[in-house]
Amino acid sequence: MQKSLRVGQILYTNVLPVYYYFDQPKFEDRIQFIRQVPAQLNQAMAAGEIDLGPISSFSYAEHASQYVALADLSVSAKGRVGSLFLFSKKPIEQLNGAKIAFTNTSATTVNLLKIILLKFYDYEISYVTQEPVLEEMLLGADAALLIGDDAIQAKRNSHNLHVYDLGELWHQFTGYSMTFAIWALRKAAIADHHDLIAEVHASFLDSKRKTKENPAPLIDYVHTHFGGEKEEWVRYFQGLQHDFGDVQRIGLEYYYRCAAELGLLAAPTTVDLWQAGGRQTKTTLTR
Ligand SMILES: C=C(O[C@@H]1C=C(C(=O)O)C=C[C@H]1O)C(=O)O
Repeated sequence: MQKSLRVGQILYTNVLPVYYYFDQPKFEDRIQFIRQVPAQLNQAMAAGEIDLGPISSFSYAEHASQYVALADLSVSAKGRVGSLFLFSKKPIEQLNGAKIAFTNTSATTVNLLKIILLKFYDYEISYVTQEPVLEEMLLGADAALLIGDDAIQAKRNSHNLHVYDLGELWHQFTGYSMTFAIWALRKAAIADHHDLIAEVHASFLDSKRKTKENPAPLIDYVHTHFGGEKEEWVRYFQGLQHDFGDVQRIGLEYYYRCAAELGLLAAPTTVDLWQAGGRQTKTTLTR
């Protein structure tokens, strides 16, 4: 029997529109979910332990020769995101020379913050990477960067701190959208699972479409399970985009160029979308 397809899921609410109506029973034992924070999914995908799923867009670039991306899926925003915050003891204008604590769950956003502080503010900084616990991070640092639900929760008790939304800073400096995660597919998994990948992709797109048409059930679900104000969740999901069109691609590829310029990436890259039908072509050729 063919091995099941190993599919990742980011353990944050930001991806829920793509998973909420995912048709799990339809796939039964044909797929296996691996649920983790982005940094661990990045690692597992690079090690060949996951075949497809959302990873940090930065990590996609690091391993671009081994991956393609599923069309029209991402975690993106043009401007404010609401779950990527720099929590700082001082205003950002005073952070030159500062020590910053980075969450160990992220790849895209830590490098985005480096781009903003090094390239746009022309600062020098030092940093440490830590577990995402704000109070502990701030014990030995001037500012701390959190992402995902850790950032959402920390924001609720951050009254004495200066709080900056990374999507908003990026948009202010560049005018671009930013894409934090894309759905990577390991090229090595395509031959064995072509039709199943196409079905899984379609089910993700279907879930995205349904939550967009009627976000209320998802909003109720996250409000019940994650607390906070309902209005905040409505605003959060309105601000996030899960598409990957020209607007998202242009912003992301500019980010890749900035990262390469600073030596954070070996080279700038583009995102190659998976074209379903590849296997049929191969079969025809080998006959
Ligand atoms: C919008 C977000 O995007 C995320 C940020 C990521 C990163 O920094 O590497 C990876 C995946 C996304 O979950 C978020 O976590 O709040």
